Amino acid sequence: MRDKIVAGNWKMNNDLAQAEDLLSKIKNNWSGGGGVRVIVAPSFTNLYHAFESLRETSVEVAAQNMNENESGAFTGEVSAQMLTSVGVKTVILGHSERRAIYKETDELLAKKVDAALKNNMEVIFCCGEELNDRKSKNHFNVVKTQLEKGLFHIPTNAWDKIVIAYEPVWAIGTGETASPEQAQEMHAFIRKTVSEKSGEEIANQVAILYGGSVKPGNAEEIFAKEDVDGGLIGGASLKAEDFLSIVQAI
Ligand SMILES: O=C[C@H](O)COP(=O)(O)O
Repeated sequence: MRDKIVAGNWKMNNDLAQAEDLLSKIKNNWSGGGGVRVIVAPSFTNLYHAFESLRETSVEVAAQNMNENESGAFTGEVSAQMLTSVGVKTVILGHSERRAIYKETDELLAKKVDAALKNNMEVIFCCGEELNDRKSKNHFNVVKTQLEKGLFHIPTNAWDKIVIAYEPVWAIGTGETASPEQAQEMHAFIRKTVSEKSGEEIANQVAILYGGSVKPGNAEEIFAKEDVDGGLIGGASLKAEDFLSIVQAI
């Protein structure tokens, strides 16, 4: 039985007061259960507060990024050890905004994955094609390469720390969602690719989340697909009501 996961990626939104408000609404309106893992990923400045605020709940806290080094002269960066020291056990790596805006390469992401695993952290590894890739029918190749270069070097026994998030770039923050069939098609492809690399048992266990304009109105039909194990939610995770409605949809 695979994990069902709904993770809210707040991106660069919410100052402390706004974060407090959102966290308390989530806390007061989600009692856990249903076999769903609920995760919030605030900005670095709100991580410690989020961990403390959610301590008595089943809601988990993730970081949106981290540096691949242990410590040192890397101005503005945050290490895995720093994250774990404030209670963070999960990190999102390879988000398309990190790849596109901050030029994070597959090779760099492989190092970040290693650093996270070394610190016993779980990784939500993002992959996904741009619109041109899909139009030129190159989307499967793009996703396969991202996985091969960024993730597939890990040892077999590390797979229980991996969640994959498929996020077609053309569907992020655009209001345009991949159809449930498009999501299922790619998720099945990802699972097959993992199976070829690391075996069927691992492929059947790894949770694959969909991200890209998931809203309360479309979550249920996307989550109903066989290989979709939940969602990585951006915009809709900033309103507790919408986020929890998406959680309910699973
Ligand atoms: O990490 C989340 C994704 O980028 C999806 O964002 P979105 O739900 O605002 O499209």
